Amino acid sequence: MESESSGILRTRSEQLGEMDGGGGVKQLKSLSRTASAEMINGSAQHINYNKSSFRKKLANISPGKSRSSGAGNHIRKSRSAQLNYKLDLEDVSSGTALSRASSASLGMSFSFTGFTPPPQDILAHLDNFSDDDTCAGDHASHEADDARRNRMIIEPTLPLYLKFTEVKYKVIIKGVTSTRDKEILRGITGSAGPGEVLALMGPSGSGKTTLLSLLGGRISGNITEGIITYNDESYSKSLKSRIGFVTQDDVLFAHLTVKETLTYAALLRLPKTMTKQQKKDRAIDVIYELGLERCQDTMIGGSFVRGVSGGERKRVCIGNEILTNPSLLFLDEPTSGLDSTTALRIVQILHDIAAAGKTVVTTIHQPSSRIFHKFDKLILLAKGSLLYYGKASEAMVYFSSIGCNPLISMNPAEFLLDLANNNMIDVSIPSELKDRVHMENLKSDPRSIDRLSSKDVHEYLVEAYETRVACKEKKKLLLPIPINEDVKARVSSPMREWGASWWQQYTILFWRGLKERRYDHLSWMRITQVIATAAILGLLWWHSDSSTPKGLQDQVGLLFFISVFWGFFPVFTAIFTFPQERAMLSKERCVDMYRLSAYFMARTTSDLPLDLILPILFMLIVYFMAGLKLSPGPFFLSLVIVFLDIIAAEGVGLVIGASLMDIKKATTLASVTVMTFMLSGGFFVKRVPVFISWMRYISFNYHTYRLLLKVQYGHVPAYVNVIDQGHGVREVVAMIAMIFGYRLLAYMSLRRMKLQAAA
Ligand SMILES: Nc1ncnc2c1ncn2[C@@H]1O[C@H](COP(=O)(O)OP(=O)(O)OP(=O)(O)O)[C@@H](O)[C@H]1O
Repeated sequence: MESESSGILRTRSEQLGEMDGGGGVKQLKSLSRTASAEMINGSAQHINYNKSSFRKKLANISPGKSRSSGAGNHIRKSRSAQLNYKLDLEDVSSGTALSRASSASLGMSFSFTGFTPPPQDILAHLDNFSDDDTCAGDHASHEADDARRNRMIIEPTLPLYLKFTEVKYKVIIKGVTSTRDKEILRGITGSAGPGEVLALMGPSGSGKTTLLSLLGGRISGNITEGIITYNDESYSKSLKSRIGFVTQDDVLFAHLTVKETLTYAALLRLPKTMTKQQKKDRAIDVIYELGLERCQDTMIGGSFVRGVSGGERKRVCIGNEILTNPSLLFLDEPTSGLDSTTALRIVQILHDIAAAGKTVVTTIHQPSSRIFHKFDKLILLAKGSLLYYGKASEAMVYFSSIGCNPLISMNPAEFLLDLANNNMIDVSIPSELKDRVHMENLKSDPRSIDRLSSKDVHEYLVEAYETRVACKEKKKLLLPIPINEDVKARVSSPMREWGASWWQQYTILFWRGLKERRYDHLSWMRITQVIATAAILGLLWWHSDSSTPKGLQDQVGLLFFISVFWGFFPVFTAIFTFPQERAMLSKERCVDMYRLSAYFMARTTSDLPLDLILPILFMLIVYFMAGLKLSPGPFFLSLVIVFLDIIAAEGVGLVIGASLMDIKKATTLASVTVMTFMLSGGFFVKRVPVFISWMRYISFNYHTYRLLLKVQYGHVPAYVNVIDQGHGVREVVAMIAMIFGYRLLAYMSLRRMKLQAAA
């Protein structure tokens, strides 16, 4: 096979030589060396510095130069980059990728198995990247866009070779009475190198996501066997910055625009050596690279907010990961839920990313035949077992060699998935399998002599792979990877660097939080709710008179209600904070985007400015309508007390949310807590029993209520029947202690949760 691939290589190189008058190959080789040097020295600035000259050189030698401009140009250039990079690998015998590079550059495709993708057709489809982009724009702006797009696609990267041998994975399932092991992966072997797209295919539940997560270093714990190496080294934390992982669920902020999403990610993730402007430029480059320029100012959207389309969402997720120019990119179902044309665009993007020297591994459900042809390598899984690993273009040849052929014309992916599902309808049944089933049934059940069970088919396919291919593939993995020790050391350098300082992380996250939640806080619903409550209270307590016992009793009731109202609300808002952001937090922390402390501080303070607007509105209405002490001092003091109440109450909500990380449980616990705080506050029950009276010291209600009384009447009235001591300093100190104490507890809970997740 190796000689075959090098034969193809030579042929393609010769063709190139002919096209370019013979000098082209030499030129390409010298260029590829330049690329290699850039790749090895590839700091961000260095890459930027070399980009334009690199592009010019590519433009001069691009075999597709004579074609028309526009998106085709974009594809062509990326292919040139691919060719350039791949030829560098010629010396080191990376057959598949190299062959693809040269063939793609020449507008050709493999036809090992007789199906040839129609490149012009694909180019036509890719002419416009945006999902809704149907009208032709003016040529000049298209060329400018293309130039931006190409910036990243040719950016070299440090090469990362992924190899995995006999990967097994079991989970322990704990039942009521017993525990049992469940085997999810049963010895999977494969590899992927720079320039290659490896697709993991298989029916639902076959173990694709599990394998992808193991390869991406996202699963620890349970029972894992086998060897996974990255440039022949095992996984280390330093690889985090070299690996991009696009999860199946698009975890994005609904209220941020595409541009904001990518810009914040760039500011947080890109190295400190880059300036703020360079980081922002990189985000814009990615936007153009992924064809998102037309929707860059559109909100991402979510369940309740209309936003970008599904394809655009996926591209934003990919953009988030390619921002850092990772060497290895994992994607879980990047095309699920998309129409075939949009799915093809996404896969074309992956193809182009690989073409820039990155290693791409993706799971895929049901690819169209055109998508299938975009993959270099394929792993076909069924029930956790390997049915095929090898070149995607040779899969059909392999299955034909074991007697499985489609009886009608079929999309190869559909055929392979049918086999993985043990569905032999419209598939030829191998004679070996027939004979085996015949013999077995003859012994056990002569009535169903020729009936094939799905178990028979599965066993046959697994065994066929094991006996015919597995050994050969495992031997191939023993070959050393074609990069020198210096590059290896650079890839696995143990240095872990944050993209921004703690303070920068805090400010970026603060503004991001503020932008994301601006609509939640100042929604008309909330404003109406607060104004309506304030107006009702004002009318009920209209010009209340505290000079009579009855009037005083009424007013005290109002003050208690204010303390409860502004305690209750923030608790129930704050409990959602961390459970709702859990997915985002783990996603971003997985790639070391920021420190947990910076996130926590930003998350808990970014809500404050908006949280404090509504109480001002509330107090302005209630205070004067109810006829509370009419002077600026008491009014502003009451306002400050309400602020303290809100901030302390939020702390309680944060602790409950962070410690339970489950909204249902948190809501239940919060209602019990708030109710207990309220009842022990001294308004309803004057003589609180000793066993529960200690609660008031940790109750924000109790302290707020007392402070409001003192501000209004200068003391706690005898009527209220609580021991009155001091001028409220104790209460203020208690509130401040609660504000910090509850937050510290919340932070510790969050840390613990993270440790648990990592364990
Ligand atoms: N932690 C776990 N505990 C129990 N079962 C698990 C666990 N993780 C995975 N599984 C099971 O392992 C099998 C493979 O899961 P996996 O998510 O990898 O499949 P998949 O091929 O990605 O499926 P899909 O295409 O539907 O996403 C499934 O049957 C799943 O239920």
